[in-house]
Amino acid sequence: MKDTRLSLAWPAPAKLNLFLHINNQREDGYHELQTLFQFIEHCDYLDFKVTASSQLKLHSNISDSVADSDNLILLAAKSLQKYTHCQRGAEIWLDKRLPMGGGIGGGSSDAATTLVALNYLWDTQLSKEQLMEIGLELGADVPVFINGLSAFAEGVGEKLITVSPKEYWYLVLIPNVHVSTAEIFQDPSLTRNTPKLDLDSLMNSSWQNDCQELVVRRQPKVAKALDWLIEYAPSRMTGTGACVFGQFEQQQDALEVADKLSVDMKGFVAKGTNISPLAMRLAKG
Ligand SMILES: C[C@@](CO)(OP(=O)(O)O)[C@H](O)COP(=O)(O)OP(=O)(O)OC[C@H]1O[C@@H](n2ccc(N)nc2=O)[C@H](O)[C@@H]1O
Ligand SMILES: Nc1ncnc2c1ncn2[C@@H]1O[C@H](COP(=O)(O)OP(=O)(O)O)[C@@H](O)[C@H]1O
Repeated sequence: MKDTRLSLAWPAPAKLNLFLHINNQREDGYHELQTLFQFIEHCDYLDFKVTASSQLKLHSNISDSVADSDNLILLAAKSLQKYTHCQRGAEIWLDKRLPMGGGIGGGSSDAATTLVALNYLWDTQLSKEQLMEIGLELGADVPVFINGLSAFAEGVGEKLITVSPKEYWYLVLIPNVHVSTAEIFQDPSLTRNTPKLDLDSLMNSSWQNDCQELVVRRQPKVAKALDWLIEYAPSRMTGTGACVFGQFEQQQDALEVADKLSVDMKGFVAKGTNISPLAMRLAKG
């Protein structure tokens, strides 16, 4: 074990799906997709205190909306204990800053940060690949957050190829509506037959999100946010929504548009980054 004192400020960054193509539905109901993940410098933060007993305790500012039994942080910590037979426990503090259910992956990212941080703090010495395997059982997006590098993903999101798309500044809008990933994937009218393309062709084509049309139809608030943003910058939805993002060359340009937001629309400006803030934190120890 590394240390029993507090280990502070482990970041759990958000991601954007710069494109999201749905290619097929498998017999088990899951969808095969091709997507491009890039991290943004906008994060939840987790603090950890390793304890001698195997108990896990979470203090979070979302306990009203997510029960402990469903919280991916505790599920991740339990999976690591089970996989490694580790006898240690932890007290964990979550400072939730990322909007939930917005398609920016906050829950998956919290799970990934928990696995990476506790593997370090408990000294359980799993490889990144082993952590990614455990992470995949918690959610399709967890492995990319553990890997910590922008990636082109295939399969259900678990086959990763590292890529380095341009690191734009983004204005991300948060329509005040929760979009359920499962509901979008269950909708019969979802476009699920986009042809699979090779990586080179994808990187050089125009980028789209196959869930966007459906979500815009179902959720007027998403439609309104996108209609507004697209007047200022190339804009798309991330994941299965509800967040939409516009891309800008300069921070200042993004901030100027953010200043024009009406009071009923929340948003934030963040830089795209191909190396996750989590990977940088781990390197610091
Ligand atoms: C499609 C993406 C793109 O990033 O959407 P967002 O969740 O980020 O919006 C993700 O891969 C989502 O990953 P994640 O949110 O972890 O999904 P999971 O918890 O694994 O699955 C939620 C539900 O979505 C459906 N699902 C998910 C992934 C997938 N490739 N095919 C599916 O059909 C399944 O019905 C599943 O029960
Ligand atoms: N630590 C967590 N942070 C956020 N959501 C969590 C967490 N643990 C479990 N969840 C559940 O996961 C759902 C999806 O969360 P989130 O990852 O924020 O959305 P998305 O995948 O759309 O970006 C939430 O509505 C919540 O019920």
